[in-house]
Amino acid sequence: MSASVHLVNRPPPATILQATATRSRLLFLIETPWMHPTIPAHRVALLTTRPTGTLLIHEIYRSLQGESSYAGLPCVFVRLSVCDLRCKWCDTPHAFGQGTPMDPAAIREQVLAFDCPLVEFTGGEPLLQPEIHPLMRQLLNDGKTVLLETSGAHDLTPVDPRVHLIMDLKCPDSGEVARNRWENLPLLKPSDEIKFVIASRVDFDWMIATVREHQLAERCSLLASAVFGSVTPLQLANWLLESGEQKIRMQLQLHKYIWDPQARGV
Ligand SMILES: Nc1nc2[nH]cc(C(=O)O)c2c(=O)[nH]1
Ligand code: SF4
Ligand SMILES: [Mg+2]
Repeated sequence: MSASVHLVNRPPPATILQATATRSRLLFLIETPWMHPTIPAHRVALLTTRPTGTLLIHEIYRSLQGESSYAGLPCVFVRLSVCDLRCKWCDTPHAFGQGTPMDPAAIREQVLAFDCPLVEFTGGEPLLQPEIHPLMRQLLNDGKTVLLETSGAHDLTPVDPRVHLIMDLKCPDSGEVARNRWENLPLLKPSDEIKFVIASRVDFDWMIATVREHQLAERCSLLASAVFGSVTPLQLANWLLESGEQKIRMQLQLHKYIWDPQARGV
């Protein structure tokens, strides 16, 4: 935890007094997802500027879902600002430093106005903002199918079990393999999905070894995606066929083929 983050999030003295009973109670009161000891404070500082109760939103739009087992279906995307990771191949760095604080009620209203059964929360890293949990619950209660894209570096325990998780396991060439939170694996449901983004043959071999070591094929669905412009679809397809693995589904990011690969808001 860096000093600056600690200062910004320090609770008022009265809160500290109430919390002296046990250490765990104190942690419960003050811990927020961005207070993880390994998170560089400057990457998440923007979150501390938003008014209490609001979510920092980068964009809300409707498009075709480009990934996962829902690929091809109309979907409303709610992209939350800020990420604590810096994957070398990240395709949404524009979400790191820009965002508009929005009340959850306003986000819900905007989402419902699209009248679309499928909603995806993505980012950035959505789990850095705990206010997302009641909002996801409300949309589930509204009858929406809610998907959550997360880096896998944050605890999945608070996520409503009705949410369909699409969790990354970061491969070595992302530069963020050390942030994989392996304790999340037992929290995944059979209906959830683990995504590997493959930037090289090294990443591919790491994926195969990880799938085997953790018996991931028995846990949930598995997706392998090529970093656009680094590994060709043909290379990934050949590697998968040669590997003998039967349960890893190759996916192409549909939106990068339909629209300009650099386009935003699609
Ligand atoms: N069309 C479309 N589908 C997507 N699926 C996951 C996305 C993401 O950015 O997380 C995404 C995205 O940005 N666009
Ligand atoms: S976790 Fe996602 S948003 Fe964050 S740096 Fe990696 S790819 Fe980008
Ligand atoms: Mg994207």
